[in-house]
Amino acid sequence: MSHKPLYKDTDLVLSIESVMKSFDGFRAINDLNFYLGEGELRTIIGPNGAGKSTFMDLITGRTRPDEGSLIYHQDDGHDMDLTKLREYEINRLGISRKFQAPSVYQQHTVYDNIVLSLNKDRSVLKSLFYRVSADDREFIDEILGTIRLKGMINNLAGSLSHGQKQWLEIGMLLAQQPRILLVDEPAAGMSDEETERTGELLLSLEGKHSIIVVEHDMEFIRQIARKVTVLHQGHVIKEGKFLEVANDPTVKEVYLGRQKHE
Ligand SMILES: Nc1ncnc2c1ncn2[C@@H]1O[C@H](COP(=O)(O)OP(=O)(O)OP(=O)(O)O)[C@@H](O)[C@H]1O
Repeated sequence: MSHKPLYKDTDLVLSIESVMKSFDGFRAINDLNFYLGEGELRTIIGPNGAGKSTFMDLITGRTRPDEGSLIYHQDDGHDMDLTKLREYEINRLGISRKFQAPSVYQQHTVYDNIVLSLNKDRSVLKSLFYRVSADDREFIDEILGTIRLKGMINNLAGSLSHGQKQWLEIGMLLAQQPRILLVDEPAAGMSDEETERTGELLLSLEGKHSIIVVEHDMEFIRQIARKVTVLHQGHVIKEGKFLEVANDPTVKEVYLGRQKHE
């Protein structure tokens, strides 16, 4: 981390400006500008190929931009240029991502899955012998309450339903105390009831973490929507409240209209 951090007084956690990214000459991200506020719950929508995954990849350092800046405003007031950092360094700064498919330790209990994810500086193997402190226990209990799996702490993760595995994985990310949480299509493959509970879970995190949710399910978006960002051809074409966005003619044309035809 060779560059000198700048001090900035801002309520933002992320400022993304003029970002470009091409793959073999194809412009996946085109002059992207995006700002995320502290504690904000933001939903991102857009048709297939709009650049949503690439956008998340750029934030986590999985993909590097060709041009533009991605600045993370740390809570101590210092700014970090994410384009200069590796994936694990970005993760250590407090930016965590949950991919679409659940990834839990199937052979371990719900409780142990959370313990194994605690933000301690040690390998997974070592943490199997980790002695859980009273503070840890309180924190784990709080997480289990948030993800509503308190009654299942001794169940093996492998035996959980798809929805429960997704919630457990969110709990595992919460155990790392992220400042920014990126969530890829959390409602995919869920029943209506599970989808609604997932929405409630994400809403309960608002204010405690800054959250970006990428989702296709419009009913789910409607449930959790605060500010909605619409991506199209790698560019933000609209931002606003759910109804503003859903009633916007351009959005209808590029997104909702297209979905209807499909
Ligand atoms: N590694 C890559 N190599 C080549 N092209 C890529 C690569 N990653 C993404 N693309 C292209 O960039 C465009 C944006 O893809 P991206 O996956 O970010 O869109 P998306 O909005 O997440 O789509 P979906 O909703 O279908 O998941 C697509 O046309 C895709 O084919």
